[in-house]
Amino acid sequence: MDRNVIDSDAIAAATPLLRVEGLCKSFALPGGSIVKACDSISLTVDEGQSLGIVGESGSGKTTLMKMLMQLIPASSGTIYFQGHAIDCRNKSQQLEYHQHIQMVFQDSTSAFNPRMKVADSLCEPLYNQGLLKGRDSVEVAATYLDMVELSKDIAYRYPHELSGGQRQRIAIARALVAHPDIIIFDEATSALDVSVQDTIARLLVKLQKEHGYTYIFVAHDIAFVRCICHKVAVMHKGKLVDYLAADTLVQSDNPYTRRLIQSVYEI
Ligand SMILES: Nc1ncnc2c1ncn2[C@@H]1O[C@H](COP(=O)(O)OP(=O)(O)OP(=O)(O)O)[C@@H](O)[C@H]1O
Repeated sequence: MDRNVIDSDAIAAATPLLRVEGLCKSFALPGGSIVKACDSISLTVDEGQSLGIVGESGSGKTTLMKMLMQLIPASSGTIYFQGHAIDCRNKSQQLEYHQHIQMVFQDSTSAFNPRMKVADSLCEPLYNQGLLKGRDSVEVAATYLDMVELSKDIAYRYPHELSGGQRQRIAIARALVAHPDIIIFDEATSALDVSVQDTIARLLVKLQKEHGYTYIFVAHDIAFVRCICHKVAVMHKGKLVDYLAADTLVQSDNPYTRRLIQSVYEI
């Protein structure tokens, strides 16, 4: 994918939507040892922009995302959303925060009820909040299917009647239905073949330009992240070892970042 699909002028203009300050997570292992999965992570995610988080397996990416989604509590440190610290003990604040953030996972197959048609799966978040009646679901589904560039006929299909790329688009559409400010993609396209990955990446960039969504991409693939993101955070053994604008990534002099880059690019 061509890097110039990203509007680099937007980089300077954004204000932080999400800020993470000194976030740590330790796990106690049987036998009494401790693993520091995340160690003093500080970063910001600007509104309408994309942050890529890369690192090899076990570097702490998933743990960081789970803390951002408030699925697990941090051992220490603070997450600020729109400048306000999120208190993990405050349930109403948590509920409010969850309305702003959605996640799309790698394996969308398990994310859908196999007995539910696409229209109902798409509208599930709205049913759950009492915001939609049954007969409106096809109309709402058609709107979001159109956003992810799928035919409205797909609303009547079941998940097993879709290709992997179509299912990932439905997963994206379902995240959009909830009107989030931030969408986290956890290796959301890595199981797809390169051309489908590229098409979905372009779609996400287009949606971001049109609707101002803020994205966080968690990925092993530094080349993908460099193409689609404005900023890149590189994690290694629980630490943030590099944090820079995507278009300066190849100039990084951090030895670990260079190793990741050299595994992809010949430079
Ligand atoms: N619940 C847990 N209990 C104990 N250790 C854990 C737990 N969750 C994660 N870890 C450890 O924390 C470290 C970071 O794991 P994490 O899953 O965040 O890495 P990752 O970068 O997402 O890896 P991958 O790319 O393979 O998903 C690893 O050493 C892992 O074994």
